[in-house]
Amino acid sequence: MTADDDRFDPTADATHFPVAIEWKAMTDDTGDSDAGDTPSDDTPSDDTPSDDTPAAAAPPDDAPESLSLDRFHEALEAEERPLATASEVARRLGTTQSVARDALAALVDRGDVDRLDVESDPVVFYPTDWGRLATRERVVTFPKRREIVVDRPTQFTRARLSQFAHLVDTTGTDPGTRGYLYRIRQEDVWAAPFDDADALIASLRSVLPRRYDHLEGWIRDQWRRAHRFRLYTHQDGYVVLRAASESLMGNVADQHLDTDHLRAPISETEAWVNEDAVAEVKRALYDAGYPVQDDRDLDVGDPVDVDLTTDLRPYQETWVETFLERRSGVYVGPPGSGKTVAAIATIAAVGGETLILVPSRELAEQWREELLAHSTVDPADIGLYHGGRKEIRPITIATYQIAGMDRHRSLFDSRKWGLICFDEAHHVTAPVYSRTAELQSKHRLGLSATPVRETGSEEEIYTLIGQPIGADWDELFEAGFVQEPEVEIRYVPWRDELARNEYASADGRERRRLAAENPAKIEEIRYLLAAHRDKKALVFIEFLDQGKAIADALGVPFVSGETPHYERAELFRRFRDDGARSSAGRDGDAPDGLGTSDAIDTLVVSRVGDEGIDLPNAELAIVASGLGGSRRQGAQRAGRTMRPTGSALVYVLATRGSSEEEFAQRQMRHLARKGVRVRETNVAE
Ligand SMILES: Nc1ncnc2c1ncn2[C@@H]1O[C@H](COP(=O)(O)OP(=O)(O)OP(=O)(O)O)[C@@H](O)[C@H]1O
Repeated sequence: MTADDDRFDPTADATHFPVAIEWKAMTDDTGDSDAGDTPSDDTPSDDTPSDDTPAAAAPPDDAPESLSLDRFHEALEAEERPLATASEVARRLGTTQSVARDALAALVDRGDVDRLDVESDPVVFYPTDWGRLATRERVVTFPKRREIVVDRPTQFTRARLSQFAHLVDTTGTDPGTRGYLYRIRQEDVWAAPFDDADALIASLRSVLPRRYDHLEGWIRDQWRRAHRFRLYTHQDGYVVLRAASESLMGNVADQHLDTDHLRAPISETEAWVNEDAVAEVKRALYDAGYPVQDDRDLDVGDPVDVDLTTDLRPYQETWVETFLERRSGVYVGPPGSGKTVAAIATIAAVGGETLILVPSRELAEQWREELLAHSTVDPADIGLYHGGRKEIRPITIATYQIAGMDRHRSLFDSRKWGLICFDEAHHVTAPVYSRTAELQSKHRLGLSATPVRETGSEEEIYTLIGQPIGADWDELFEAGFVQEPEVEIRYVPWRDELARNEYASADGRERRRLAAENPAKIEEIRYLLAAHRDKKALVFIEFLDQGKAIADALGVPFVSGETPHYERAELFRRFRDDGARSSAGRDGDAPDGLGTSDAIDTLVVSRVGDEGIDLPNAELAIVASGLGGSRRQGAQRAGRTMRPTGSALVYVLATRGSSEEEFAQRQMRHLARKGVRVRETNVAE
């Protein structure tokens, strides 16, 4: 095994040995993969005796049941390693790989041995006790894959790693034994917050057990790439692209850019950029693997005099500082982690005219209230631009819908916006994107709890708005800033044979609807609400008929796209009201669900309720349907209860034996990767 071999290398450092985890759902950083996708040790390799070798024909006495823990220990001793693959055990015991694998599986079942399943590498096995005895953090590096697995990482290690690597997955539910998988992608290096490559490498070395020359070389190379092109404003006001060398200008820039982008060469390494094409220049070079440093003088418009009145939390301070250094970026954090407050701090720090774009009118109103609550802004300086209101002020809040309309183009030109803030940044619409040429000369701030877009345009968000700036979700949960939800998937049986048969003979969308509307779910919801009588609850649904049926059965209000805005706002207000608890609705004793008190405890909500509505006191979320939806939706629904108050619980109802089972698992895996605890329960028939 060479220093840079990609296999698990426990000999690298005596303190860094086996990782007590099994990467069931280990996958790439965006996709979902099923446990079944994980390559097993069936993967043929050169040193793996094949089952059709002569030895396979006559298995020796070491049949599966006869492999004792002692014999496994002997095999490890012979290997001089604390862990071994099935083929290594087979070789030491003189048996075939498949016999050894079965025997090891039996030991795993007995709890004597653990296994680590590492993508394309062979599964390794090691005695369970070794994992239990060791409590120290262990870091294992797979330098060629640029992956780092950390078992029981300290806060220090996680903070360091999050600067230049990307958390792909966590496993295990107990924070004390949880394993973390990080991957270093080129964009992580490009966006790493260091002054130079040496500082980045020093940070890397402080975490890894030893030096990895190949990995360090690759990081330096990536770092160099991200510092080869620079945009700046010439003293005469025009924009210049400067390449680090003549050949880069000749080979890279000239190949990827044309006269629409570059007006004329200024020197062998500099060119005059068409200001309308700045966004395209940045995109083209980014795609070519050369992200551009943007050091242009930015417009800030008229000064806006606003002070923050709330003390930022340390991680929020870091977000804002990083943003001010980079002048663009997306705050990525779980719902309720304080992105809006950090954005208000950013508005105050930039001190220029600000345009805030939001997905809905409700959010526009909410933003206004948050601005007033957390800053000294003069109410007269806040304009709302949506529906019938067209106020343009030093701080203007507009919806994406309006901002994307041609006839409202002037919104972008009407003031010299210094800062454009994209709330729920994954919502940025194509027409708004097409205006990015104008937006490129501004500070650009995105906010997102779920940067994953099903369309895969995550890249687009980051290129056009800016690189992600974010905290490790686990850190936020652990520090107590955001309540960690307990997510439980509850598999609900069909109510009767009839329902099951109907599902079996339906197809397409009808099938999905039947699974979603499984009537047995209503009883389950009733049960869950009764079990958590003291909690404010949101019940999410996808199909309107189901929403109505549940709302009727429970006697609670239903908020859907059909609910008029004023009524919606009023219901949300009453849900937020923490005054006297209404007992109405849950037991069906008040048909309108509103009872005599003004407060509401339970709301059934369709997609309109999914996003960004601030219901900080929601303590219980029941996702009754919507499981064909996106991962983003899953995260947002869980997110509604990830608030700093109350104990948050999320129940996801999936009809057993339907495609919902799979969807539920997929969505929840996404959350699990973010460090959220997930549990599964079968509801009795
Ligand atoms: N520094 C802070 N000090 C005190 N409270 C804070 C701070 N930052 C945020 N909060 C409070 O935490 C709650 C959530 O904050 P905020 O609305 O900024 O989160 P968010 O990440 O924008 O949520 P969402 O993604 O749902 O929009 C709010 O009630 C807010 O007032």
